[in-house]
Amino acid sequence: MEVTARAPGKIILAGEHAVVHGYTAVASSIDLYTVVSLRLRSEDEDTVKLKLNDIGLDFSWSVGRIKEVLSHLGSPFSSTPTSCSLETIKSLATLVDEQSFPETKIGLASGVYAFLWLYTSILGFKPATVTVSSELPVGAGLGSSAAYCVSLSAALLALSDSVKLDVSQKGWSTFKETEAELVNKWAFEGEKIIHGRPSGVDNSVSTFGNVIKFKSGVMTRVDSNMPLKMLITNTKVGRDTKALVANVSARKSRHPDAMCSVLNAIEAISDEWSTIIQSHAVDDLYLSANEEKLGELMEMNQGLLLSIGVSHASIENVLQTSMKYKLASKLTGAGGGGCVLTLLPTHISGEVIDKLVEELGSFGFQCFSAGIGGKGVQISFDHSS
Ligand SMILES: Nc1ncnc2c1ncn2[C@@H]1O[C@H](COP(=O)(O)OP(=O)(O)OP(=O)(O)O)[C@@H](O)[C@H]1O
Ligand SMILES: C[C@@](O)(CCO)CC(=O)[O-]
Ligand SMILES: [Mg+2]
Repeated sequence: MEVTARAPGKIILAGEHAVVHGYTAVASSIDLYTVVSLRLRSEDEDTVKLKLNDIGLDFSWSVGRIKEVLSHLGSPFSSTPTSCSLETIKSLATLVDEQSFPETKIGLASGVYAFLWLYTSILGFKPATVTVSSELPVGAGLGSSAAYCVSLSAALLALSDSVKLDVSQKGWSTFKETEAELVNKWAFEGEKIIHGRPSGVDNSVSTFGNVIKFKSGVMTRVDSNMPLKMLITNTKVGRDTKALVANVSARKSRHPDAMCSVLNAIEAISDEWSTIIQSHAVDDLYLSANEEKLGELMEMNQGLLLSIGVSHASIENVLQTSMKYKLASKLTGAGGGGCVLTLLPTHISGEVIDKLVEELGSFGFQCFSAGIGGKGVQISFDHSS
């Protein structure tokens, strides 16, 4: 039996970083997915194989070796989501080091630790082959780590005893609410290994889809009534969410009062975002006025993100370029490079978008659009294998 799970990436419309410190963020899923396929092998095959297609790395461990390395910690197998201790991470690092992890890709190792933790905790020591591939750029602000953890958790839980699914269903199906919550909680444990201190917004929007508001670990669904179109520009400048989040925390401990004011201002922006997108446009004039307001909110949010130290020259370049076309932009996700959102008002001409894309392309940036909103994590069973 083989199961495939897919989980969407996301854009943060307002409130990244502030959300780590208990302030509100608004995020939406996008229609770009990370796909995990999981096939259990027969017991005599005795290996766990992990193929990470996007980063070009393959791993293969014997089940015996995994047991040996983890045995002094007791069985990690757990039917309830549990955090990975520092001591366990050290043992997982031994398993990864034994596979001669390339030095140039060492920043990606935490994703493999997260896999090993979720795998051994949810499925125990069953031999299997797991393949991961994604439509999302890895490490660029579109929630690749969350989509990775959500799709992994979903595939593993689908073949575990913790959830009972109707395996006879054909095509993609969604989880029931309580099962989706379990997927989300396990994915959060994976995100902790990759991010250090995730707020939980990314794994929640990837699990549940659509537009959400998130504050202090609590998700509220937002009923968006506005047609939203964003141009996404990948500056291709590499960054690491864990380091950026840690830098903001350090700045907050150096300037607690100033940072508190900035984070409060970001929260006000998130709240206004959610009010505006929930309102019903009575006519075109009303829609344009709301689009203008959202553009201004994006500019203010970006200014505040600059003030907390997470912008980058490449991001500022995208902002200035889009401003020439009177379009508002902000970074999305952790910043420091990665992706920038530009709001495309309903009545913008295709010619203007083409010119902007061409100009951004001349700097080596890559532009694309993605559908905003849509379903969260889904699974599909293949009965032929
Ligand atoms: N498709 C994938 N294959 C393997 N590892 C992945 C994949 N997607 C994400 N990862 C893991 O997630 C890490 C990137 O996570 P990071 O949080 O830094 O970026 P992001 O999630 O894309 O951006 P943001 O958190 O700002 O939305 C990688 O270093 C890797 O460990
Ligand atoms: C930077 C951050 O706020 C969003 C990353 O997409 C981190 C988090 O919320 O976990
Ligand atoms: Mg991430």
